[in-house]
Amino acid sequence: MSILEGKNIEKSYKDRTFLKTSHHQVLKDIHLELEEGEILALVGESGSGKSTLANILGFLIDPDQGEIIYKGRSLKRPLDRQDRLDIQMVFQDPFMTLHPRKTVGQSLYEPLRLHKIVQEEDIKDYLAGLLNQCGLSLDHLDRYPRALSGGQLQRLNIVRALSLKPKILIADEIITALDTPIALEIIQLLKEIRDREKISILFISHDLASVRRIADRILVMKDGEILERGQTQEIFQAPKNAYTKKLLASIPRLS
Ligand SMILES: Nc1ncnc2c1ncn2[C@@H]1O[C@H](COP(=O)(O)OP(=O)(O)OP(=O)(O)O)[C@@H](O)[C@H]1O
Repeated sequence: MSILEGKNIEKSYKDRTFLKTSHHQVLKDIHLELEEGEILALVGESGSGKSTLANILGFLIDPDQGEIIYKGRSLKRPLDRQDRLDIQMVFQDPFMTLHPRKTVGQSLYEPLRLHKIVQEEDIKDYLAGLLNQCGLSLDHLDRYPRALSGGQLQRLNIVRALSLKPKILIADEIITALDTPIALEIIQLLKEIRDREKISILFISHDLASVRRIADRILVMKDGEILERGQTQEIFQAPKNAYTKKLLASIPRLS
């Protein structure tokens, strides 16, 4: 059963130059379904529209047209509190969610208090459990983001998102800035989270080798369109689209 569905999604941006303003269509009639408990990868070269689509599905920006259906309900921004919590995003840049001048603990405690996810007296234990599951400890909470490595920051971002008990995690290029061994650890962590929490994950990456390790299904995007979709094995063993074949032929980063 699909938990999140995008129907007929279209998006254009205005390109302004000194002389004229034109429209650049970034997403063209996108249809997709994220199944309950699956890891769905969105792949394609830079500029194909992946982040725009991710931001629309994460309700950060509005599409020009189309519908997003979450658990059978068509949703529009601004979302209700619970829907907002249910769909969490993790970004390539950890500073999108971790404030550079606050300790990591402050950034993690605030939403838990605000949304009363757990009782005040239980927050520390609750976070300790999540940190432990993500290979971190309570000590990390006293530090400022600049004192942490890229891999630690991404783990903390994942902890922050998970602490809100989401049903869907949208991970936009979260391993792009990481060295290969760390990227592999993060991929492994996401798989464990999916298996344990049964949440659905939309994994956006231009790196097919990492996608092969993590995804159940793949959508291949180019120039704002989904050119091919299928089970991961199918896509890798018998790609149908010429563009997919070209992508597969490029050097896999995590091989
Ligand atoms: N806020 C914006 N205003 C104008 N154009 C934008 C905006 N955001 C994205 N674009 C343009 O939309 C197109 C798709 O960008 P998008 O970031 O969605 O692609 P992507 O596949 O995620 O690429 P990347 O992997 O490089 O982030 C690009 O041509 C980009 O320049």
